[in-house]
Amino acid sequence: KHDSPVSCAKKAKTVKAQQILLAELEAHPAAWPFLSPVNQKSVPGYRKVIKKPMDFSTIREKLTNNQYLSLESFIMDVNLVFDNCEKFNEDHSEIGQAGHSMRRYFDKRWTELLK
Ligand SMILES: Cn1cc(C(=O)NCCN)ccc1=O
Repeated sequence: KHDSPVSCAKKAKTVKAQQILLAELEAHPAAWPFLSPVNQKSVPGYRKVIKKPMDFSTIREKLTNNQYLSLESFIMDVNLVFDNCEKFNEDHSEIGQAGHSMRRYFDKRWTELLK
């Protein structure tokens, strides 16, 4: 079934916004803990504690494969990265601080772009 031109253009806008947002997250200086999946063999406890691992490279793959049917599902995966980080890391640890910094940045940018 074909979208109307309006909804088609609207969808292109959100896809573009998701691509911009993800590129900015990947380029952020504090992104290093989140760029690839946590190595569950070398991080004790991670597999048991974190039920739904997520990272920026996995989000990139899903975006490339058109797996995000809505803006909300994209935002949910980004927030999952930060929620996993808060669960597993102390707030004032290096990785915990990186997670807080990245979440603040994401919240600011997606509201600027899409609200
Ligand atoms: C997000 N996160 C990352 C790591 C990690 O070690 N990343 C590799 C950095 N080179 C460990 C725990 C965790 O929650």
